[in-house]
Amino acid sequence: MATALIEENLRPDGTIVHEELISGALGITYLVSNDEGGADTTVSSLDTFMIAMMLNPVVQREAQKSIDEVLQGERLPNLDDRPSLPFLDALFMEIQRWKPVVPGGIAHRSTHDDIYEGILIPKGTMIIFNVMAIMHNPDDFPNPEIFNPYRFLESDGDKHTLKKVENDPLNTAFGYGPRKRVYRICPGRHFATSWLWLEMSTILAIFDISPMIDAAGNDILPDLEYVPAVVSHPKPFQVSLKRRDNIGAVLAAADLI
Ligand code: HEM
Repeated sequence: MATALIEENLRPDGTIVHEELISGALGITYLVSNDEGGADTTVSSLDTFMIAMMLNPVVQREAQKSIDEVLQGERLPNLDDRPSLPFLDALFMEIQRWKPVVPGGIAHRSTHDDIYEGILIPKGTMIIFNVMAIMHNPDDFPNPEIFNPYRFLESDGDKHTLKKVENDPLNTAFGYGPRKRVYRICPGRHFATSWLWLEMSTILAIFDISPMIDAAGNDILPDLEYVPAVVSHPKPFQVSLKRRDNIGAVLAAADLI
């Protein structure tokens, strides 16, 4: 990001157009993507993915089945496969909805007087949108505590297409973007979505995800109470990743084993 911004704004005399803006953008990107001692937004989402998969083996098998159908045991997934794998997008949407990474949103300040449903919001008011309440509103998402990616899919047998939903959880997860005079939205959303999509699909292609087993033979299940913070994340948990039987040749061909 730094290289691209500097190269695009470099003058022939070696000075940089918008240098202050560029260093501000780089600074805030560094802070946002490395906050909370490394427990950052994408890591929190990946943790939620692991937890959701170990608690929902049927969903996991369905996701693996759709990946296997596209890849035919010949290669690992890449971003060109995304349109062919709507189940993975639904999984991503449900991860952001079920355990939102920024559950209390990011505070904003109104820049002018506004009227909302008859109530005056004076200029300068701090506004905090309750992401968790929006994502767990049972009118929009029935049984909101249940992890259920099918809520975002039209399914005909095992053929899935993404459903058009009124309240797309990704709009809430990443901020609401351009609205009249408001232009705040996560600038990392496309990067985060692509990165997480690739991580999720690759992990599912290679591994079976399940709970660890204790000495008495019981599943060691994760605590679903997340650590409350601006960027929320689960408490440390254990997970078992077992290489799937059918993937050895693909990994060997990719020089990964
Ligand atoms: C699942 C992953 C992520 C989620 C859920 C997320 C969510 C958010 C939210 C809700 C905001 C506040 C938007 C607002 O002002 O209302 C935000 C801001 C921001 N995000 Fe993300 N984010 C994620 C990943 C990333 C990544 C990977 C980067 C950088 C590579 C990033 C960079 C930023 C920056 C720089 C801001 C501040 C923008 C500003 O103040 O105008 N985010 N993010």
